[in-house]
Amino acid sequence: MNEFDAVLRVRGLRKEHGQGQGRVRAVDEVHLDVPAGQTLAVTGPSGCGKSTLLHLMGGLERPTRGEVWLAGQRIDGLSERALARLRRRSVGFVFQSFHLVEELSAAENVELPALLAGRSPRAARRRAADLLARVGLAARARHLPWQLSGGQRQRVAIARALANEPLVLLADEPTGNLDTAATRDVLRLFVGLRAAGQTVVIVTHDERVAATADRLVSMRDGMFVDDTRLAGRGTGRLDGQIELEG
Ligand SMILES: Nc1ncnc2c1ncn2[C@@H]1O[C@H](COP(=O)(O)OP(=O)(O)OP(=O)(O)O)[C@@H](O)[C@H]1O
Repeated sequence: MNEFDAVLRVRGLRKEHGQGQGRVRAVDEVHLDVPAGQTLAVTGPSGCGKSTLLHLMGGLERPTRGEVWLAGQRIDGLSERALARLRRRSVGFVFQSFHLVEELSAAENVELPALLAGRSPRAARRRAADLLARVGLAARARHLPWQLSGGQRQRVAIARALANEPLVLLADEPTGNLDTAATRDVLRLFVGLRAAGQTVVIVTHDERVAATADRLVSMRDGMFVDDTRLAGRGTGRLDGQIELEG
């Protein structure tokens, strides 16, 4: 396999935070290949380095050592400007706390990445309307984030993350702030994304989320301690309720 076979490839990745006595090795010699279309779940105890790994993979942080490749391009040495461009165009981020722009409607939040990537307002509007329909929120397009439930906000955030058809969707505890019903709605979307061939990496403590993945890696002290292929590929119940398709 060469670097073009994996959408995401990580080699000998290390990240140290802080200086001197306070120095912490958050990620320690991690190797990973995420093939196109795979949903990978990353679990492990608090502080084991999951979020740091996700940030390194999406170009939000730079490694202390090692390599990150995205679709055959080595990204860890890119300039700030090139990294920002790559994050805008090729990576979709979903965060536990949604990170929506509070002054903008659901539709405007979803339009934003396409506008920032230089697409026309008309194309951005069309794409946002399509994505909001696909996450089941067409009727909420004009609502502001505070007028939406947590689950609806996260579905807007997922639609926003998909706006530029990212090579990879990186989700950090996407259900961490959600109740059971909202978690189910968001999980349904991830199951649908997997069915649609989207490459996804999800950091999660939630077993229900991990069970929707193709593969589960567990981390401890910055390292992978377990790597499991999930034969079940999610539950039949969720598979029957796919909202996002092809
Ligand atoms: N910016 C930073 N400066 C200093 N230390 C940091 C920084 N970010 C993370 N760390 C430390 O690096 C280690 C890994 O943190 P990280 O947030 O990646 O873990 P995590 O597994 O995602 O944790 P959680 O599940 O609690 O979110 C922890 O010891 C954390 O305190």
